[in-house]
Amino acid sequence: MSDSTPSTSPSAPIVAFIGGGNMARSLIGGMITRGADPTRVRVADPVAAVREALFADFGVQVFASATEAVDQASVWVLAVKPQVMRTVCAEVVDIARNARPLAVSIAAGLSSTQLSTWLGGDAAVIRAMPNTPSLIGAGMTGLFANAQVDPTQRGQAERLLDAVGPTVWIEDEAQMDAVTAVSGSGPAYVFLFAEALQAAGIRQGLSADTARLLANQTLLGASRMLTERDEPAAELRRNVTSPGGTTHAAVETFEQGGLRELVDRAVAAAAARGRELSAANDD
Ligand SMILES: NC(=O)C1=CN([C@@H]2O[C@H](COP(=O)(O)OP(=O)(O)OC[C@H]3O[C@@H](n4cnc5c(N)ncnc54)[C@H](O)[C@@H]3O)[C@@H](O)[C@H]2O)C=CC1
Ligand SMILES: O=C(O)[C@@H]1CCC=N1
Repeated sequence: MSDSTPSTSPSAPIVAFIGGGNMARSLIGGMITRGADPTRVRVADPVAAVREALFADFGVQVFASATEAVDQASVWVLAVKPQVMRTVCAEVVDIARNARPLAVSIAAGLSSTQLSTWLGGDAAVIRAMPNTPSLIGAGMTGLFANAQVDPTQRGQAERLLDAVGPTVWIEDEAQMDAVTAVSGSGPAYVFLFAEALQAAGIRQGLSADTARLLANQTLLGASRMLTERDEPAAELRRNVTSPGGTTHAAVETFEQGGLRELVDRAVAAAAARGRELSAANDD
């Protein structure tokens, strides 16, 4: 490049989503909100209503088949259920062999070796485990790259997911099941707790609207304190808990009821399910 040539940042890659369901919608929504060009985002989904809604909400290019969507795209986001991933890869494997895209799989469980094999062997695969708060730019994503991924592709995946929240690289692929169990599935645990807290408030005589407001705003405030202040969760909890006070009575009830062990078992069950989803797809 001569000195007089203006320097330009590389244009964003064309990204094709295969599967336009809940998680893809969260990622696409986050990307578009943060300024991604919708004409460079292509989505395949067999369900017409899904396609129509994505086009109406975000203006992205929509297609009924994966083979159409991946045309020209150098980054493919595999966003279908683990149970159908192998079939979906078979639809595009011939194109993958020629186009050599970066495949970013968000599927729980499935290993980079399985995905690389299904895409013709030796494919560049990144496993990403995002979560649904990506929709509002508050996502959290764990990333693992196989040996075929080059530094440019690493950067592409990081920028794609960084648009919707922080990312963390995981070096040991086996840990992706733990990432899935903590942050991938994690929002559901918080929503379950919100449901329980709202219901408990109603049982204490509050209206449904008031219980919802109190519970939800409390979760927001507590989450912000966790993420914005450099204090351990246990310290923040102790600050609320006056000796012999109301919080103490509730926290004791949680402790005696085995909340910590229950959370431990729930997270272990999610991680084990990830391993099962992978094993179910071994030859
Ligand atoms: N929902 C979540 O919170 C998270 C989900 N994931 C992963 O994301 C993936 C998708 O999950 P969800 O979005 O929740 O499921 P979903 O069921 O909402 O979306 C899957 C979409 O794939 C479409 N589909 C099925 N066959 C297809 C084909 N041949 N070509 C193109 N599209 C096809 C379906 O019509 C559906 O819209 C899963 O592998 C899951 O493990 C990962 C992180 C979080
Ligand atoms: O429930 C699931 O299998 C997916 C993966 C993480 C969140 N949802």
